[in-house]
Amino acid sequence: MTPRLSVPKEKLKFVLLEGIHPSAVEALKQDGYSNIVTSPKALAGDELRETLADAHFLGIRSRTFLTAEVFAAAPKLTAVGCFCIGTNQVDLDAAMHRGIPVFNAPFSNTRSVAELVLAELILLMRGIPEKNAILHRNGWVKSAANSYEVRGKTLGIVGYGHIGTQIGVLAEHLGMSVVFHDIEAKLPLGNARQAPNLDALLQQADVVSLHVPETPQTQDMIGAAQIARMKPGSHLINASRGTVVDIDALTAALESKHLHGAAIDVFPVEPTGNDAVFTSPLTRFDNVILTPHIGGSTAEAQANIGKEVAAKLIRYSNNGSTTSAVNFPDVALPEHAGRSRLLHIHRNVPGVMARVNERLSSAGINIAAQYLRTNDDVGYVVIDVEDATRSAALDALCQVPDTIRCRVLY
Ligand SMILES: NC(=O)c1ccc[n+]([C@@H]2O[C@H](COP(=O)([O-])OP(=O)(O)OC[C@H]3O[C@@H](n4cnc5c(N)ncnc54)[C@H](O)[C@@H]3O)[C@@H](O)[C@H]2O)c1
Ligand SMILES: O=C(O)[C@H](O)COP(=O)(O)O
Repeated sequence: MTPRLSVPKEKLKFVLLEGIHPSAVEALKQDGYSNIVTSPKALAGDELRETLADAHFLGIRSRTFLTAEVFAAAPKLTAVGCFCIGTNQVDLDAAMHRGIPVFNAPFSNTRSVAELVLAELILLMRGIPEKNAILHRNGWVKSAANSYEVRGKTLGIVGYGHIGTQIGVLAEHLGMSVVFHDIEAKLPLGNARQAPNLDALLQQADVVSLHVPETPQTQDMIGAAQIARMKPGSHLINASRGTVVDIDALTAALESKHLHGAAIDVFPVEPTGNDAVFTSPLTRFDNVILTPHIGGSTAEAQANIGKEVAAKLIRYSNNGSTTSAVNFPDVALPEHAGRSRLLHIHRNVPGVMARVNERLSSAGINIAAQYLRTNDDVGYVVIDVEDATRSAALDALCQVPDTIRCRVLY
């Protein structure tokens, strides 16, 4: 049976996991949403399925994995907000086929990551992580060996997007020379140069910093062969995704001293909460800065992300707009004051729109406005009708073959 999801605002249940900033709850409450459940942790397995059994909206960060099975157990789920940049933790295709748009915050924490990386590259080039560790063990090694200024050195940026470009600009202000590698042709900012390929970048950089998304192509992108091409004594920074670096290859390169140091913020497997245990072969190296995936975890970034993604969920819930959804036809809608708005998500097969209009017409319903966007698989049509015909219109729409979801906005 076609899910018919029409629920008054105060009954819509929002679940916000992974310690999403209170600014999200504030925004939701201000808009009249009161059924909000929060948790500081990521959830998985039965716990996640039980929590989602009656949830309409879900907010997550990078550690809650939403698979096709999870969506199958969440019949009322209407939209997902990733309160972060990465959406690799969500099966976007499965969400789309269930009529669930997924939103994220594509910019809000990028400056925070850029600042952390800048700090790390200076600390690594000066050998500070080892020196710090020695003093914490009551030792004292005052030496200029393996300690360098960053001025005049080369920074290699892999993935020249929102974060990579900011780091490039900041590093040039420190007097560094910037080279980048990206699968797209990119406008170089400042004096940065696009390397002809990844190998060319690895061979010339004193510090390599990774800023690519998690995709099948970036899986183990930096393995033994790539590390071998890096300059002896160079450094690696990864604040992108844990799957991008082969940790065993990095461990071997640190053991052989081919690399002088590394700063790693993300790991192939990360603990689900602050009470869990972290293990990694990298913990034994003094010359490795390890941070618990906090590249984007600043007060400023989290507060902004909370507001930004909550606003996207509120807009979709109140008005039906899917603007900036990462997996869905993009429909930007005007207000619908004085009318009722129906949302109809369907499989994008021939004849659906004809049947939608036929059914409404034979039920005697006048269409005041209609907006349609499709992608290869899914169509999203929004129809405004007079308030008096709302219920009949919903009945007619929900019976159209190939409907995935239909609902009326309150
Ligand atoms: N550590 C953290 O807390 C933290 C915070 C924010 C983002 N991130 C991670 O950083 C990643 C990058 O963020 P962003 O905002 O710069 O994203 P972005 O989309 O703006 O930039 C990513 C760049 O990588 C390029 N790219 C994609 N595949 C590539 C490949 N195979 N080889 C080379 N280049 C490739 C893209 O063309 C793009 O220019 C995010 O996807 C996220 O996973 C981590
Ligand atoms: O994708 C992101 O924005 C970062 O990896 C941050 O993830 P987090 O919200 O889990 O810290």
